[in-house]
Parts: sequence; structure tokens; C-alpha cells
Amino acid sequence: MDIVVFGAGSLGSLVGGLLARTHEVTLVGRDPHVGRVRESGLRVTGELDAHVHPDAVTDGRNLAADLAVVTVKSFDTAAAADTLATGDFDAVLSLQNGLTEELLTDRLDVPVLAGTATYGARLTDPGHVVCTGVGEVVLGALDGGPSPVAERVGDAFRDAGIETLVADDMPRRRWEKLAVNAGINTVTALARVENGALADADAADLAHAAARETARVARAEGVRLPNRAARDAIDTVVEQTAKNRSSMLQDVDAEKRTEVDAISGVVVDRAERHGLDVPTNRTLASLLRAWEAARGLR
Ligand SMILES: NC(=O)C1=CN([C@@H]2O[C@H](COP(=O)(O)OP(=O)(O)OC[C@H]3O[C@@H](n4cnc5c(N)ncnc54)[C@H](OP(=O)(O)O)[C@@H]3O)[C@@H](O)[C@H]2O)C=CC1
Ligand SMILES: CC(C)(CO)C(=O)C(=O)O
Repeated sequence: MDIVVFGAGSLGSLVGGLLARTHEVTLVGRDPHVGRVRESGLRVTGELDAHVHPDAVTDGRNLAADLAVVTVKSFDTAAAADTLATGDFDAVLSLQNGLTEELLTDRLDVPVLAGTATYGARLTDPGHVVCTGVGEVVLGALDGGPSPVAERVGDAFRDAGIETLVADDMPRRRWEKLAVNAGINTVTALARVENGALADADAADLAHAAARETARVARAEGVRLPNRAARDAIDTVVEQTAKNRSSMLQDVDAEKRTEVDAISGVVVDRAERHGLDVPTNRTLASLLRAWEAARGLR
């Protein structure tokens, strides 16, 4: 397959690097990373090991491929979509956190697949990405149900040795992941603690409340996500990733803009559409946005 990975930062470089073992890959990213990949290839170390030579560019306009994988931060999705729209792709797959696929669908004229990734990645130096955790990519039709396009993409990912599940219930999975991110990412970022700290009862109550509200909004959107499932998902992820610093906490540590708008912000916006109040998500979003504003990040 010809694959463009749009957003060759941490996750994009890892996924693109693994895909390049089997497929023709073009990474779209920034210098000096792109320059180093062109000069001496991309090294993957940590829990996986590879040295590959994908094509790499800084200008993502007018590209053509079977598939474009979107791995920019959620707040860069609209710009990425507008750039991808100048090219020619058979399908687009998002592996981002937050609900970004609707934005891609609105701006692109090709099938957009929904995806989640639980691989951990960190771009430590130009040309070098560290795999900090082997997880799984789950992908499928945005509205659920069977999808021959998703099956083809799933086969391509598996051929490259990426743990991949093609799922026919992406709406539920996306909202469950959103509930997890709305609970864990926000609370850990604001309290500056690792995920495992949410085993503490008070912090867990707050994360559970955000997840329960998210499940309520999901149900208003027609997605079957019981409160109990959202709460259990938080507990499972806290246990499995106890030592993680969530991606939002890493952004706060680095004084970088967070993905709050695509996580808590989306929960608040969708709740409003259905006349629901989500006070926990609203409060968490306000605090994070206040932090970003005070640092000139928004
Ligand atoms: N890292 C991880 O382990 C995981 C990440 N995710 C999700 O994946 C997404 C990406 O995360 P992550 O990889 O950590 O983020 P990064 O910031 O490391 O990667 C995104 C990269 O895309 C670049 N970029 C943005 N817009 C453009 C553009 N128009 N042209 C070229 N390059 C562009 C950014 O450059 P610049 O910053 O200079 O704009 C950055 O290098 C997020 O939604 C995250 O939540 C999900 C699971 C795991
Ligand atoms: C699952 C979790 C919470 C793992 O840290 C995550 O998705 C993130 O940090 O963004």
C-alpha cells in the first residue's frame, strides 16, 4: 500500500516507521526530523526495533496515496484536513485522541475511518522514535458496521506487524476512549500526577464523574455506553497504565497546548446540543483552558 502519515511526531513516526517495514510510506512532518529521516532514515527503539527509510516531506500538499493516516494533535486537524484535501487518497484514518473524525469527514471527500491507538511513542531526537509501549490499533467504519475499506487497511497494518483489530462498533469504542481521556487526562494534568494516582478515592471520584457524564452524552447521541462501562474503563486503564504520565500531563509538563478542546470540550459541546448539563467536564475544561490562556497557548 502507498500510505501518507500526516503528522510525523511521536505516534506518527512510530506507526509510519512500522508501516514502512512493508509499505511505501511518506511521512509529513517538520524539520529537523524530516531532514534527518531523508538523510539517514528513521530508527525505532524501545519496545520495538527497526531502521527504515520512508520518504519524508514538510509540505503535505498535493500528495496521492491509497491511505492517509492522520496523527497531528487534535487542534491541528482542520489545517491537516485542508492540506489533505489538495491531494488524492482512497481513505483517511485518524489515530488521534478526542473526537476528530467528524471534522475530517466535513472537510474531505473520501471515506474517513475511525481509529484508536494504545501504542506509546516518544520522538526523542530527530530521526529517532522510542516505542514506550506496544498496544493495539483499533479501526473501523466511523458509524459502525462492516467496512471493506477498514478490512483492507487492517490487513495492511497487520502485514506490517502492527497489532490491529478491525471493529464494527467504533461509535461505542470512540466514546469509551473519550470517557477515559475526559476522566484520566484532565485530572492527572491538573493534579500533576501519574495515572496510578487515580486509584485514590477522591481523585477517582472526579475521573468517574467526568466519565459518567461522557457516557450520558454518548447515550444522547445514540451510542450504547452504560455509566458502569465508562467507570470500569477508567479503573482498567488506571491499573494498566499506572506509571504513565498521561498525554495531557506531558503537554502541561512541556508547557504546550493540550487537547482539552477535543476531549472535555467536545463533551460539553455535544451535551449542550442535547440540553444536558455536564458540570464536571465543564469545570475541568475551564481550568485547563485558563491554564492555557495564562501561558498564551490559546
Ligand atoms: N504519542 C503517543 O504515544 C500517542 C498519541 N496519541 C494521539 O495521537 C495524536 C498525535 O500525538 P503525538 O504524536 O504525541 O503528537 P506530536 O505533537 O508528537 O506529533 C504531531 C506532529 O505533527 C506535526 N504537524 C502538525 N501539523 C502539521 C502540518 N501541517 N505539516 C507537517 N507536520 C505537522 C507537529 O509539528 P508541530 O508540533 O511543529 O506543529 C508534530 O510534530 C494526538 O491526538 C494524541 O493524543 C494517541 C495514542 C498514543
Ligand atoms: C489511555 C491514556 C489515558 C494513557 O495514558 C491516554 O490515552 C493518554 O494519556 O492520552
